[in-house]
Amino acid sequence: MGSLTATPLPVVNLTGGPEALSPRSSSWNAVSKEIISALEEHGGFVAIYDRVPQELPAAIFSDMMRLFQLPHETKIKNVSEKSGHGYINKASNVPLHEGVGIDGATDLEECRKFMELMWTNGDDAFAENVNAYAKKVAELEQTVVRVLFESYGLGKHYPAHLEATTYLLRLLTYKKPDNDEDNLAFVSHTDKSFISILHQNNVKGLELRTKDGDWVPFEPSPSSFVVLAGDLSMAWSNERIKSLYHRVTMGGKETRYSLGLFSFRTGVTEVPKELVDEDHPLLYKPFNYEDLLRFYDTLEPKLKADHTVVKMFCGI
Ligand SMILES: O=C(O)CCC(=O)C(=O)O
Ligand SMILES: [Fe+2]
Repeated sequence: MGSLTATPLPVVNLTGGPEALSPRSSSWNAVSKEIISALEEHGGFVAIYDRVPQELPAAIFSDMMRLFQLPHETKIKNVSEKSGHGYINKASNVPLHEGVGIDGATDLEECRKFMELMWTNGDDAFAENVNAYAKKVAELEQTVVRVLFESYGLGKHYPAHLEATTYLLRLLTYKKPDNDEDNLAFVSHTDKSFISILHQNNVKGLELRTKDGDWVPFEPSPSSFVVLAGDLSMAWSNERIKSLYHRVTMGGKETRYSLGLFSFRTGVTEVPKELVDEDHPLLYKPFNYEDLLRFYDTLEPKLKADHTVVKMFCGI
C-alpha cells in the first residue's frame, strides 16, 4: 500500500481572537464543516492554533531535558493503574523513546503532585507551565468535540460529555539514533483516547497514515497541533470516524520532544441512539474506558497497537 504522492492531512485554521472559536462567529459553520469532514474522511487534521503562547512549550521542552536526566528509580515513581498513563520505559521494545504521564493535567494540583514525585521540593514553575499548556490545548480539544456533538445533532449531550472528560498529558522524548538510518521510535498505532492532540519541537519524526495507506511526515511548526481521533471516538461515533494510525521514525542528530494531550471519557461510553439507524446499525456495546485499557493490557504489544481491539472488546 502507499504511493509517492501522498496527500497530507487537511489543515484547519483555528486562529483568531476568543470569538473565533465560538458558535456565534461568522466562520463557525464553515470551520465546523472542515473539522467534521476531516475527522470522518481522515480521522484527524492539523490545527493551526495560536492560543498557546510559544514560550510555553519552549519552556516545557527545556525542562523536559532535566526531567529525563533524572535517575531511572525516580522516573519509575510515575505509576498509574491505567494502561499507558505512567512512565514509559526506554528499555522496553521502543529503545529510542521515553515518556511520563500526568493524569488529570488540567488540574494544577495533579501537576504539582507529579513534580513532587520527581523532585523532593517539587517544581512550581514546571507544574504551572504544564498545567497552563494542558488547559490551553484542552480548549482546542473541547472546540473539536463540541463541533462533533453539534454536527451530529447531539448538542444537548455535550455538557454531560464535557463533565465526564479527563485529560492525560504525556511528555515524550526521543533520543537521536546512534546510526545514520531512520529508526522506528514509536510503532504504528491508534490511540485509545477520545481525541489526542500532539505538539512538538522542531525535530521531525511523526508520521500520519492517510486513508490510502500512505505515511505522511508531519512538518512541525510552533502553531501546528495534530488532532487525532482515538478509538473511543471511533466507538462512540458508531464508526462514522475511524481512529488514525501514526508512528514516529527518528533519523538525524537531535533529540525530539513532544507533548500529547489525550482526552478520555469516564463512566459509560455508548453510541448515542441518534447515531444508530438502518444505514448505521449499532456496532458497539456500552463500555467503560478503564475496562478497555485493562483489556488492552492483557494483549500482545502488536495487537495492542491496533484499533480493532476496541471491536474485540465491545464490538457487536
Ligand atoms: O511523539 C509523538 O508525536 C507521538 C506520540 C504518540 O503517538 C502517543 O503518545 O500516543
Ligand atoms: Fe499515539
